[in-house]
Amino acid sequence: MPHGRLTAVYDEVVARNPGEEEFHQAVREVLENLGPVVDKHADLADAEILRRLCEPERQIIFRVPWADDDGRPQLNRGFRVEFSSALGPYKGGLRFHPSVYLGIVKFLGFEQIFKNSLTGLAIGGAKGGSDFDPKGRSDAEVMRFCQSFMTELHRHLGEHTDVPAGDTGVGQREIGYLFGQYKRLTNRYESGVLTGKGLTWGGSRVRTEATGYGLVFFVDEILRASGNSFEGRKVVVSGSGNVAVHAIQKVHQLGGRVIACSDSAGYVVDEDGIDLDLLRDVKEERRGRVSDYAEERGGNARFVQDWPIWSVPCDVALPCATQNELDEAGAKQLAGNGCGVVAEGANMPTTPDAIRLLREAGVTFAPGKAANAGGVATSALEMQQNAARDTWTFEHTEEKLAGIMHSVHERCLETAEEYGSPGDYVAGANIGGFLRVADAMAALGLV
Ligand SMILES: NC(=O)C1=CN([C@@H]2O[C@H](COP(=O)(O)OP(=O)(O)OC[C@H]3O[C@@H](n4cnc5c(N)ncnc54)[C@H](O)[C@@H]3O)[C@@H](O)[C@H]2O)C=CC1
Ligand SMILES: O=C(O)CCC(=O)C(=O)O
Repeated sequence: MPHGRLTAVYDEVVARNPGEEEFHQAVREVLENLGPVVDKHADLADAEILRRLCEPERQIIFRVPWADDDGRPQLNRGFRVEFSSALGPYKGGLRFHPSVYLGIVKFLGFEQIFKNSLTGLAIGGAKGGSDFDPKGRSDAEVMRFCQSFMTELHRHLGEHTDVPAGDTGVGQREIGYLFGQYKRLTNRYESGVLTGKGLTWGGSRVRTEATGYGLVFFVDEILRASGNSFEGRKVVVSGSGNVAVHAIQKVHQLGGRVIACSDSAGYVVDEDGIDLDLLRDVKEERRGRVSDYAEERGGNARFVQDWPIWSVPCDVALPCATQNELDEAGAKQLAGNGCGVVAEGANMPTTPDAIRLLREAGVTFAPGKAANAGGVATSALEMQQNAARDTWTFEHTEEKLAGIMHSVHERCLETAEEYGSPGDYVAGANIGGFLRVADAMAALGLV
Protein backbone atom coordinates (compact mmCIF):
# COMPACT_ATOMS: atom_id res chain seq x y z
CA MET A 1 0.00 0.00 0.00
CA PRO A 2 2.27 2.82 -1.26
CA HIS A 3 0.17 5.88 -0.28
CA GLY A 4 1.58 7.28 2.99
CA ARG A 5 -1.72 8.55 4.32
CA LEU A 6 -3.42 5.19 3.78
CA THR A 7 -0.54 3.24 5.30
CA ALA A 8 -0.83 5.39 8.42
CA VAL A 9 -4.54 4.58 8.70
CA TYR A 10 -3.86 0.88 8.26
CA ASP A 11 -1.05 0.87 10.85
CA GLU A 12 -3.35 2.58 13.32
CA VAL A 13 -6.10 -0.01 12.72
CA VAL A 14 -3.66 -2.86 13.38
CA ALA A 15 -2.34 -1.20 16.54
CA ARG A 16 -5.79 -0.40 17.93
CA ASN A 17 -7.35 -3.78 17.10
CA PRO A 18 -4.68 -6.35 18.00
CA GLY A 19 -5.22 -9.95 16.93
CA GLU A 20 -8.23 -9.17 14.72
CA GLU A 21 -6.68 -10.48 11.51
CA GLU A 22 -9.83 -10.74 9.43
CA PHE A 23 -10.68 -7.12 10.27
CA HIS A 24 -7.17 -5.99 9.27
CA GLN A 25 -7.53 -7.90 5.98
CA ALA A 26 -10.89 -6.30 5.19
CA VAL A 27 -9.59 -2.79 5.94
CA ARG A 28 -6.44 -3.32 3.89
CA GLU A 29 -8.45 -4.53 0.88
CA VAL A 30 -10.44 -1.29 0.88
CA LEU A 31 -7.55 1.08 1.59
CA GLU A 32 -5.46 -0.44 -1.21
CA ASN A 33 -7.93 0.97 -3.73
CA LEU A 34 -8.38 4.43 -2.24
CA GLY A 35 -5.11 6.11 -3.35
CA PRO A 36 -6.71 7.86 -6.36
CA VAL A 37 -9.65 8.97 -4.17
CA VAL A 38 -7.43 10.58 -1.56
CA ASP A 39 -5.47 12.32 -4.33
CA LYS A 40 -8.64 13.66 -5.95
CA HIS A 41 -10.60 14.58 -2.79
CA ALA A 42 -8.14 16.02 -0.26
CA ASP A 43 -11.14 17.37 1.71
CA LEU A 44 -12.24 13.82 2.58
CA ALA A 45 -8.78 12.93 3.81
CA ASP A 46 -8.59 16.16 5.82
CA ALA A 47 -11.90 15.35 7.51
CA GLU A 48 -10.33 12.05 8.64
CA ILE A 49 -13.20 10.17 7.01
CA LEU A 50 -11.09 7.04 6.62
CA ARG A 51 -9.91 6.91 10.21
CA ARG A 52 -13.45 7.51 11.43
CA LEU A 53 -14.86 4.81 9.17
CA CYS A 54 -12.43 2.24 10.58
CA GLU A 55 -13.63 2.91 14.13
CA PRO A 56 -17.12 1.48 14.75
CA GLU A 57 -19.70 3.96 16.05
CA ARG A 58 -20.63 1.44 18.76
CA GLN A 59 -19.56 -2.09 19.78
CA ILE A 60 -21.76 -4.19 22.03
CA ILE A 61 -20.45 -7.39 23.64
CA PHE A 62 -22.65 -9.32 26.03
CA ARG A 63 -23.14 -12.55 27.96
CA VAL A 64 -25.74 -15.00 26.63
CA PRO A 65 -26.74 -17.55 29.30
CA TRP A 66 -29.23 -20.27 28.39
CA ALA A 67 -30.26 -23.76 29.53
CA ASP A 68 -29.80 -26.87 27.38
CA ASP A 69 -32.38 -29.68 27.13
CA ASP A 70 -30.94 -31.37 30.23
CA GLY A 71 -31.38 -28.16 32.20
CA ARG A 72 -27.63 -27.51 32.33
CA PRO A 73 -26.55 -23.86 32.14
CA GLN A 74 -24.69 -22.91 28.94
CA LEU A 75 -22.84 -19.73 28.16
CA ASN A 76 -22.02 -17.90 24.94
CA ARG A 77 -20.82 -14.46 23.94
CA GLY A 78 -22.96 -12.12 21.84
CA PHE A 79 -21.80 -9.24 19.62
CA ARG A 80 -23.26 -6.38 17.66
CA VAL A 81 -20.88 -3.96 15.99
CA GLU A 82 -22.69 -0.86 14.74
CA PHE A 83 -20.19 0.49 12.27
CA SER A 84 -21.77 3.34 10.37
CA SER A 85 -25.16 5.06 10.35
CA ALA A 86 -24.25 7.77 7.84
CA LEU A 87 -26.58 6.42 5.15
CA GLY A 88 -29.38 4.97 7.26
CA PRO A 89 -30.11 2.69 10.23
CA TYR A 90 -27.39 0.13 10.97
CA LYS A 91 -28.06 -2.90 8.78
CA GLY A 92 -26.40 -6.30 8.54
CA GLY A 93 -26.82 -9.92 9.53
CA LEU A 94 -26.22 -12.05 12.61
CA ARG A 95 -23.86 -15.04 12.43
CA PHE A 96 -24.07 -18.00 14.82
CA HIS A 97 -20.94 -20.11 14.42
CA PRO A 98 -18.26 -21.32 16.88
CA SER A 99 -15.58 -19.33 15.01
CA VAL A 100 -17.28 -15.98 15.76
CA TYR A 101 -15.20 -13.48 17.73
CA LEU A 102 -14.87 -9.70 17.63
CA GLY A 103 -12.43 -9.71 14.65
CA ILE A 104 -14.90 -11.67 12.47
CA VAL A 105 -17.84 -9.46 13.40
CA LYS A 106 -15.77 -6.33 12.69
CA PHE A 107 -14.58 -7.52 9.27
CA LEU A 108 -18.15 -8.34 8.32
CA GLY A 109 -19.49 -5.04 9.68
CA PHE A 110 -16.79 -3.05 7.90
CA GLU A 111 -17.51 -4.72 4.53
CA GLN A 112 -21.21 -4.14 5.09
CA ILE A 113 -20.73 -0.35 5.08
CA PHE A 114 -19.45 -0.35 1.49
CA LYS A 115 -21.79 -3.09 0.26
CA ASN A 116 -24.85 -1.30 1.60
CA SER A 117 -23.64 1.99 0.15
CA LEU A 118 -23.20 0.38 -3.29
CA THR A 119 -26.86 -0.69 -3.35
CA GLY A 120 -27.83 2.99 -3.45
CA LEU A 121 -30.36 2.35 -0.65
CA ALA A 122 -30.68 4.12 2.73
CA ILE A 123 -28.92 1.58 4.96
CA GLY A 124 -25.91 1.92 7.24
CA GLY A 125 -23.50 -0.90 8.09
CA ALA A 126 -23.40 -3.36 11.02
CA LYS A 127 -22.94 -7.02 11.84
CA GLY A 128 -23.45 -9.22 14.87
CA GLY A 129 -23.58 -12.77 16.09
CA SER A 130 -22.37 -15.25 18.62
CA ASP A 131 -19.97 -18.16 19.07
CA PHE A 132 -23.08 -20.33 19.64
CA ASP A 133 -23.05 -23.47 17.45
CA PRO A 134 -26.59 -24.41 16.34
CA LYS A 135 -25.34 -27.70 14.86
CA GLY A 136 -26.76 -30.65 16.79
CA ARG A 137 -28.95 -28.42 19.00
CA SER A 138 -32.69 -29.08 19.28
CA ASP A 139 -35.27 -26.49 18.19
CA ALA A 140 -36.03 -25.82 21.86
CA GLU A 141 -32.37 -25.14 22.61
CA VAL A 142 -32.04 -22.81 19.61
CA MET A 143 -35.18 -20.99 20.77
CA ARG A 144 -33.89 -20.52 24.33
CA PHE A 145 -30.56 -19.28 23.00
CA CYS A 146 -32.25 -16.79 20.64
CA GLN A 147 -34.52 -15.53 23.42
CA SER A 148 -31.58 -14.93 25.72
CA PHE A 149 -29.57 -13.26 22.92
CA MET A 150 -32.47 -10.89 22.17
CA THR A 151 -33.11 -10.17 25.84
CA GLU A 152 -29.90 -8.16 25.83
CA LEU A 153 -29.76 -7.01 22.22
CA HIS A 154 -33.31 -5.62 21.99
CA ARG A 155 -32.43 -2.39 23.78
CA HIS A 156 -30.05 -1.49 20.94
CA LEU A 157 -32.44 -2.24 18.05
CA GLY A 158 -35.30 -0.44 16.32
CA GLU A 159 -36.58 0.05 12.79
CA HIS A 160 -34.90 3.47 12.66
CA THR A 161 -31.86 2.42 14.71
CA ASP A 162 -30.46 -1.02 13.94
CA VAL A 163 -32.05 -3.77 11.85
CA PRO A 164 -30.38 -7.21 11.94
CA ALA A 165 -31.04 -10.14 9.58
CA GLY A 166 -29.62 -13.65 9.03
CA ASP A 167 -26.17 -14.84 8.02
CA THR A 168 -24.33 -18.14 8.55
CA GLY A 169 -26.26 -20.24 11.08
CA VAL A 170 -29.17 -17.78 11.24
CA GLY A 171 -32.12 -18.50 8.97
CA GLN A 172 -35.87 -17.97 9.19
CA ARG A 173 -36.21 -20.25 12.25
CA GLU A 174 -33.78 -18.11 14.28
CA ILE A 175 -35.21 -14.81 12.97
CA GLY A 176 -38.64 -16.04 14.12
CA TYR A 177 -37.47 -16.74 17.67
CA LEU A 178 -35.61 -13.41 17.79
CA PHE A 179 -38.60 -11.45 16.49
CA GLY A 180 -40.96 -13.23 18.91
CA GLN A 181 -38.79 -12.25 21.87
CA TYR A 182 -38.37 -8.66 20.62
CA LYS A 183 -42.15 -8.32 20.30
CA ARG A 184 -42.68 -9.74 23.78
CA LEU A 185 -40.08 -7.51 25.44
CA THR A 186 -41.17 -4.28 23.76
CA ASN A 187 -44.90 -4.94 23.39
CA ARG A 188 -44.61 -3.61 19.84
CA TYR A 189 -45.31 -5.34 16.52
CA GLU A 190 -42.39 -3.52 14.94
CA SER A 191 -42.00 -5.47 11.69
CA GLY A 192 -39.14 -3.32 10.42
CA VAL A 193 -36.80 -4.25 13.27
CA LEU A 194 -35.59 -7.49 11.65
CA THR A 195 -35.50 -8.71 8.06
CA GLY A 196 -35.58 -12.23 6.69
CA LYS A 197 -38.95 -12.80 8.38
CA GLY A 198 -41.50 -15.39 7.27
CA LEU A 199 -44.22 -14.35 4.83
CA THR A 200 -47.05 -14.60 7.39
CA TRP A 201 -45.29 -12.31 9.87
CA GLY A 202 -43.94 -9.40 7.81
CA GLY A 203 -41.36 -11.01 5.53
CA SER A 204 -40.68 -10.16 1.92
CA ARG A 205 -40.93 -12.50 -1.01
CA VAL A 206 -37.50 -13.23 -2.54
CA ARG A 207 -35.49 -12.34 0.63
CA THR A 208 -34.65 -16.02 1.20
CA GLU A 209 -33.46 -16.39 -2.39
CA ALA A 210 -31.99 -12.91 -2.77
CA THR A 211 -28.28 -13.32 -2.05
CA GLY A 212 -27.85 -16.36 -4.31
CA TYR A 213 -30.13 -14.98 -7.03
CA GLY A 214 -28.44 -11.56 -6.86
CA LEU A 215 -25.01 -13.17 -7.18
CA VAL A 216 -26.05 -14.97 -10.34
CA PHE A 217 -27.69 -11.80 -11.75
CA PHE A 218 -24.37 -10.04 -11.17
CA VAL A 219 -22.38 -12.76 -12.97
CA ASP A 220 -24.94 -12.66 -15.78
CA GLU A 221 -24.18 -8.92 -16.13
CA ILE A 222 -20.44 -9.74 -16.33
CA LEU A 223 -21.02 -12.43 -18.96
CA ARG A 224 -23.35 -10.22 -21.01
CA ALA A 225 -20.79 -7.38 -20.98
CA SER A 226 -18.56 -9.64 -23.11
CA GLY A 227 -21.42 -11.00 -25.23
CA ASN A 228 -21.73 -14.28 -23.30
CA SER A 229 -24.33 -15.97 -21.10
CA PHE A 230 -24.75 -18.85 -18.61
CA GLU A 231 -26.08 -21.13 -21.35
CA GLY A 232 -24.13 -24.40 -21.27
CA ARG A 233 -21.54 -23.20 -18.72
CA LYS A 234 -20.20 -25.43 -15.98
CA VAL A 235 -20.34 -23.85 -12.55
CA VAL A 236 -18.81 -24.84 -9.20
CA VAL A 237 -20.42 -23.49 -6.01
CA SER A 238 -18.82 -23.93 -2.59
CA GLY A 239 -21.10 -24.34 0.41
CA SER A 240 -24.63 -25.73 0.45
CA GLY A 241 -26.38 -23.23 2.69
CA ASN A 242 -28.78 -20.41 1.91
CA VAL A 243 -26.58 -18.50 -0.54
CA ALA A 244 -25.25 -21.61 -2.31
CA VAL A 245 -28.64 -23.30 -2.80
CA HIS A 246 -30.26 -20.25 -4.35
CA ALA A 247 -27.24 -19.54 -6.53
CA ILE A 248 -27.50 -23.11 -7.85
CA GLN A 249 -31.21 -22.64 -8.53
CA LYS A 250 -30.74 -19.43 -10.52
CA VAL A 251 -27.77 -20.80 -12.52
CA HIS A 252 -29.98 -23.71 -13.60
CA GLN A 253 -32.82 -21.32 -14.49
CA LEU A 254 -30.42 -19.34 -16.71
CA GLY A 255 -29.22 -22.43 -18.58
CA GLY A 256 -25.94 -23.17 -16.74
CA ARG A 257 -25.08 -26.43 -14.96
CA VAL A 258 -23.77 -26.56 -11.39
CA ILE A 259 -21.60 -29.67 -11.16
CA ALA A 260 -20.24 -29.42 -7.60
CA CYS A 261 -21.03 -28.03 -4.16
CA SER A 262 -19.70 -28.62 -0.64
CA ASP A 263 -19.97 -28.40 3.13
CA SER A 264 -17.33 -28.31 5.84
CA ALA A 265 -16.73 -32.10 5.52
CA GLY A 266 -16.03 -32.25 1.77
CA TYR A 267 -17.57 -31.79 -1.66
CA VAL A 268 -19.81 -33.60 -4.09
CA VAL A 269 -19.23 -33.74 -7.86
CA ASP A 270 -22.28 -34.47 -9.99
CA GLU A 271 -21.51 -33.98 -13.69
CA ASP A 272 -25.20 -34.41 -14.59
CA GLY A 273 -25.93 -31.24 -12.62
CA ILE A 274 -26.82 -30.95 -8.93
CA ASP A 275 -30.36 -32.19 -8.23
CA LEU A 276 -31.59 -29.23 -6.24
CA ASP A 277 -34.72 -30.90 -4.85
CA LEU A 278 -32.62 -33.69 -3.38
CA LEU A 279 -29.95 -31.30 -2.08
CA ARG A 280 -32.56 -29.17 -0.32
CA ASP A 281 -34.31 -32.17 1.11
CA VAL A 282 -31.01 -33.45 2.54
CA LYS A 283 -29.69 -30.09 3.78
CA GLU A 284 -32.77 -28.07 4.71
CA GLU A 285 -35.38 -30.66 5.68
CA ARG A 286 -33.12 -33.25 7.27
CA ARG A 287 -30.15 -30.99 8.18
CA GLY A 288 -27.87 -33.65 6.62
CA ARG A 289 -24.53 -33.48 4.75
CA VAL A 290 -23.57 -33.36 1.07
CA SER A 291 -22.14 -36.88 1.53
CA ASP A 292 -25.75 -38.04 2.10
CA TYR A 293 -26.70 -36.32 -1.16
CA ALA A 294 -24.01 -38.24 -3.09
CA GLU A 295 -25.08 -41.54 -1.56
CA GLU A 296 -28.78 -41.03 -2.30
CA ARG A 297 -28.23 -39.58 -5.77
CA GLY A 298 -26.09 -42.51 -6.95
CA GLY A 299 -25.14 -42.64 -10.67
CA ASN A 300 -22.25 -40.33 -11.51
CA ALA A 301 -22.39 -38.37 -8.25
CA ARG A 302 -19.39 -38.86 -5.96
CA PHE A 303 -18.41 -37.45 -2.58
CA VAL A 304 -14.82 -36.31 -2.02
CA GLN A 305 -13.81 -36.06 1.61
CA ASP A 306 -11.52 -33.11 1.12
CA TRP A 307 -11.67 -29.34 1.17
CA PRO A 308 -11.65 -27.14 -0.81
CA ILE A 309 -13.52 -27.77 -4.01
CA TRP A 310 -11.46 -25.74 -6.48
CA SER A 311 -9.76 -28.63 -8.32
CA VAL A 312 -13.08 -29.37 -10.10
CA PRO A 313 -12.76 -27.82 -13.61
CA CYS A 314 -15.41 -25.17 -14.38
CA ASP A 315 -16.15 -22.01 -16.37
CA VAL A 316 -17.50 -20.03 -13.39
CA ALA A 317 -16.65 -20.46 -9.68
CA LEU A 318 -18.89 -19.09 -6.92
CA PRO A 319 -17.42 -19.30 -3.40
CA CYS A 320 -20.50 -19.23 -1.15
CA ALA A 321 -19.35 -20.77 2.16
CA THR A 322 -17.04 -18.72 4.35
CA GLN A 323 -14.11 -16.28 4.59
CA ASN A 324 -10.70 -17.19 3.14
CA GLU A 325 -11.90 -20.48 1.66
CA LEU A 326 -10.29 -19.81 -1.75
CA ASP A 327 -6.52 -19.48 -1.36
CA GLU A 328 -3.62 -19.17 -3.81
CA ALA A 329 -3.47 -22.94 -4.46
CA GLY A 330 -7.18 -23.02 -5.26
CA ALA A 331 -6.89 -19.96 -7.49
CA LYS A 332 -4.04 -21.62 -9.39
CA GLN A 333 -6.20 -24.70 -9.98
CA LEU A 334 -9.17 -22.64 -11.16
CA ALA A 335 -7.09 -20.51 -13.54
CA GLY A 336 -5.16 -23.56 -14.79
CA ASN A 337 -8.43 -25.33 -15.60
CA GLY A 338 -9.70 -22.41 -17.68
CA CYS A 339 -12.16 -20.81 -15.25
CA GLY A 340 -13.14 -17.38 -16.61
CA VAL A 341 -15.11 -15.78 -13.76
CA VAL A 342 -14.90 -15.97 -9.96
CA ALA A 343 -17.64 -14.13 -8.07
CA GLU A 344 -17.95 -14.06 -4.28
CA GLY A 345 -21.28 -15.13 -2.77
CA ALA A 346 -19.71 -15.36 0.69
CA ASN A 347 -18.06 -12.43 2.46
CA MET A 348 -14.30 -12.23 1.78
CA PRO A 349 -13.95 -15.90 0.74
CA THR A 350 -10.93 -15.18 -1.48
CA THR A 351 -7.54 -14.44 0.09
CA PRO A 352 -5.57 -11.40 -1.16
CA ASP A 353 -2.94 -13.68 -2.77
CA ALA A 354 -5.64 -15.63 -4.57
CA ILE A 355 -7.24 -12.43 -5.89
CA ARG A 356 -3.87 -11.26 -7.20
CA LEU A 357 -3.24 -14.59 -8.89
CA LEU A 358 -6.68 -14.72 -10.51
CA ARG A 359 -6.35 -11.22 -11.90
CA GLU A 360 -2.83 -11.86 -13.24
CA ALA A 361 -4.19 -14.98 -14.94
CA GLY A 362 -6.91 -12.90 -16.61
CA VAL A 363 -9.82 -14.34 -14.61
CA THR A 364 -12.60 -11.80 -14.03
CA PHE A 365 -13.03 -11.37 -10.28
CA ALA A 366 -16.13 -9.90 -8.62
CA PRO A 367 -15.86 -9.05 -4.88
CA GLY A 368 -18.63 -9.94 -2.44
CA LYS A 369 -19.29 -6.28 -1.61
CA ALA A 370 -20.82 -6.00 -5.05
CA ALA A 371 -21.70 -9.55 -6.05
CA ASN A 372 -23.55 -10.61 -2.88
CA ALA A 373 -25.28 -7.26 -2.23
CA GLY A 374 -28.63 -8.66 -3.37
CA GLY A 375 -29.40 -10.10 0.07
CA VAL A 376 -29.13 -6.88 2.00
CA ALA A 377 -30.74 -4.94 -0.86
CA THR A 378 -33.82 -7.17 -0.61
CA SER A 379 -33.76 -6.68 3.16
CA ALA A 380 -34.10 -2.98 2.43
CA LEU A 381 -37.04 -3.82 0.15
CA GLU A 382 -38.54 -5.76 3.08
CA MET A 383 -38.15 -2.64 5.25
CA GLN A 384 -39.91 -0.58 2.55
CA GLN A 385 -42.84 -3.01 2.50
CA ASN A 386 -43.02 -3.04 6.31
CA ALA A 387 -43.03 0.77 6.48
CA ALA A 388 -45.83 0.95 3.90
CA ARG A 389 -47.69 -2.06 5.41
CA ASP A 390 -47.58 -3.52 1.93
CA THR A 391 -46.62 -6.86 0.34
CA TRP A 392 -45.25 -7.23 -3.15
CA THR A 393 -45.48 -10.17 -5.54
CA PHE A 394 -42.53 -12.49 -6.17
CA GLU A 395 -42.18 -11.21 -9.75
CA HIS A 396 -42.19 -7.54 -8.76
CA THR A 397 -39.64 -8.08 -5.97
CA GLU A 398 -37.35 -10.19 -8.14
CA GLU A 399 -37.49 -7.57 -10.87
CA LYS A 400 -36.44 -4.92 -8.33
CA LEU A 401 -33.57 -7.16 -7.18
CA ALA A 402 -32.39 -7.66 -10.76
CA GLY A 403 -32.54 -3.89 -11.32
CA ILE A 404 -30.48 -3.22 -8.20
CA MET A 405 -27.81 -5.78 -9.24
CA HIS A 406 -27.71 -4.17 -12.68
CA SER A 407 -27.09 -0.76 -11.13
CA VAL A 408 -24.45 -2.11 -8.69
CA HIS A 409 -22.67 -3.61 -11.71
CA GLU A 410 -22.87 -0.32 -13.61
CA ARG A 411 -21.66 1.67 -10.61
CA CYS A 412 -18.62 -0.62 -10.24
CA LEU A 413 -17.65 -0.33 -13.91
CA GLU A 414 -18.25 3.42 -14.19
CA THR A 415 -16.32 4.15 -10.99
CA ALA A 416 -13.42 1.89 -11.97
CA GLU A 417 -13.20 3.70 -15.31
CA GLU A 418 -13.36 7.15 -13.71
CA TYR A 419 -10.60 6.35 -11.24
CA GLY A 420 -8.18 4.85 -13.75
CA SER A 421 -8.78 1.07 -13.38
CA PRO A 422 -11.14 0.15 -16.21
CA GLY A 423 -12.79 -3.26 -15.82
CA ASP A 424 -11.55 -3.67 -12.23
CA TYR A 425 -14.59 -4.69 -10.15
CA VAL A 426 -12.61 -4.59 -6.89
CA ALA A 427 -11.54 -0.97 -7.36
CA GLY A 428 -15.00 -0.02 -8.62
CA ALA A 429 -16.76 -1.58 -5.62
CA ASN A 430 -14.41 -0.17 -3.00
CA ILE A 431 -14.26 3.34 -4.44
CA GLY A 432 -17.95 3.46 -5.37
CA GLY A 433 -19.01 2.22 -1.93
CA PHE A 434 -16.66 4.60 -0.16
CA LEU A 435 -17.61 7.77 -2.06
CA ARG A 436 -21.30 7.67 -1.20
CA VAL A 437 -20.77 7.08 2.50
CA ALA A 438 -17.89 9.59 2.66
CA ASP A 439 -20.02 12.26 1.05
CA ALA A 440 -22.75 11.73 3.66
CA MET A 441 -20.21 11.73 6.51
CA ALA A 442 -18.68 14.98 5.32
CA ALA A 443 -22.16 16.58 5.17
CA LEU A 444 -23.13 15.39 8.67
CA GLY A 445 -20.16 17.08 10.35
CA LEU A 446 -17.83 15.69 12.99
CA VAL A 447 -20.16 13.11 14.57
N1 LIG B 1 -27.51 -15.08 4.04
C1 LIG B 1 -27.31 -13.94 3.41
O1 LIG B 1 -28.24 -13.23 3.04
C2 LIG B 1 -25.92 -13.49 3.10
C3 LIG B 1 -24.82 -14.28 3.37
N2 LIG B 1 -23.59 -13.88 2.95
C4 LIG B 1 -22.41 -14.69 3.21
O2 LIG B 1 -22.53 -15.92 2.52
C5 LIG B 1 -21.82 -16.96 3.23
C6 LIG B 1 -22.75 -18.12 3.49
O3 LIG B 1 -23.85 -17.66 4.25
P1 LIG B 1 -25.25 -18.45 4.32
O4 LIG B 1 -25.43 -19.25 3.09
O5 LIG B 1 -26.27 -17.46 4.70
O6 LIG B 1 -24.98 -19.40 5.55
P2 LIG B 1 -25.53 -20.89 5.83
O7 LIG B 1 -25.35 -21.10 7.26
O8 LIG B 1 -26.89 -21.07 5.24
O9 LIG B 1 -24.52 -21.79 4.99
C7 LIG B 1 -23.14 -21.75 5.20
C8 LIG B 1 -22.49 -22.81 4.35
O10 LIG B 1 -21.07 -22.67 4.43
C9 LIG B 1 -20.48 -23.84 4.98
N3 LIG B 1 -19.46 -23.38 5.97
C10 LIG B 1 -19.63 -22.45 6.93
N4 LIG B 1 -18.51 -22.31 7.66
C11 LIG B 1 -17.63 -23.17 7.13
C12 LIG B 1 -16.30 -23.47 7.44
N5 LIG B 1 -15.63 -22.88 8.44
N6 LIG B 1 -15.71 -24.41 6.68
C13 LIG B 1 -16.37 -24.98 5.66
N7 LIG B 1 -17.63 -24.73 5.32
C14 LIG B 1 -18.24 -23.84 6.05
C15 LIG B 1 -21.60 -24.62 5.64
O11 LIG B 1 -21.35 -26.01 5.58
C16 LIG B 1 -22.80 -24.22 4.80
O12 LIG B 1 -22.90 -25.04 3.66
C17 LIG B 1 -21.25 -16.28 4.47
O13 LIG B 1 -19.95 -15.79 4.18
C18 LIG B 1 -22.17 -15.08 4.66
O14 LIG B 1 -21.56 -14.04 5.39
C19 LIG B 1 -23.42 -12.72 2.24
C20 LIG B 1 -24.46 -11.91 1.97
C21 LIG B 1 -25.79 -12.17 2.47
O1 LIG C 1 -29.91 -8.60 4.95
C1 LIG C 1 -29.15 -8.11 5.78
O2 LIG C 1 -29.41 -7.17 6.50
C2 LIG C 1 -27.79 -8.70 6.00
C3 LIG C 1 -27.15 -9.38 4.86
C4 LIG C 1 -25.75 -9.70 5.25
O3 LIG C 1 -25.48 -10.05 6.38
C5 LIG C 1 -24.69 -9.53 4.30
O4 LIG C 1 -24.90 -8.85 3.28
O5 LIG C 1 -23.58 -10.06 4.53
